[in-house]
Amino acid sequence: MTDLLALAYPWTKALHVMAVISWMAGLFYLPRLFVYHAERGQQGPEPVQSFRIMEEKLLRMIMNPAMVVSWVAGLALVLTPGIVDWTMVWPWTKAAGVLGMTWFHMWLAGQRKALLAGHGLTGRRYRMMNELPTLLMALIVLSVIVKF
Ligand code: HEM
Repeated sequence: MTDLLALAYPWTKALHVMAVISWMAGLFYLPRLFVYHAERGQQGPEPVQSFRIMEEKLLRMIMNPAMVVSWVAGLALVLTPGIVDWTMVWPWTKAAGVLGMTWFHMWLAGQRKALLAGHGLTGRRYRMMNELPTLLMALIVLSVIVKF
C-alpha cells in the first residue's frame, strides 16, 4: 500500500492541487455572492431567486465535491512515506489552516440556509468574513512551500 502511494505521489499531488484550486475559488466567491444577496436582495424577488440558485449550485456542484477530493488526496499525501515529518512545525500549521478552511466551508453552508430563511447577516459582515480564507490560504501555502 505505501509502495503504491509512493508511486502515485506526483499524481496524487497534482489531483490535490487541482481540487484545492476549485475549492478555494468557491470559498472566495460564495461570500461575495452573499454580499450582493444581502445588499441587493431587497430590490425584489427576482434577484433573490437568482442569488439562491447561484449559491446552491456553487456549493453543491463545485465546493462540496472539491472539498472531498482535497481531503482524500491530502490524506493520501499524509500517508505517503517520507512526505510529512510531524517533528517539524509546518504539518501542524498546515493542519490548523485546513481545519479553519473546513470550518469556514461549513459556516458558509449554514449562512446559505440562513439567507434562504431570510435571516442572513449584513453585507458588511460577509465582506469582513471574506478576509478569513485569504489569511488561511497564506498560512497553508507558506506551510507547504517554505516548510519551516
Ligand atoms: C483538505 C485537507 C488537506 C490535507 C490533508 C492536505 C495535505 C497536504 C500534504 C500532506 C501535502 C504534501 C506536501 C509535500 O508534498 O511536501 C500537500 C500539498 C499541497 N497542499 Fe494540501 N492539504 C489539504 C488542503 C489544502 C488546501 C486547502 C490548500 C490550499 C489553500 C492546500 C495546498 C497545497 C499545495 C499548494 C500543495 C503542494 C505543495 C508542493 O508543491 O509541494 N492543501 N497537502
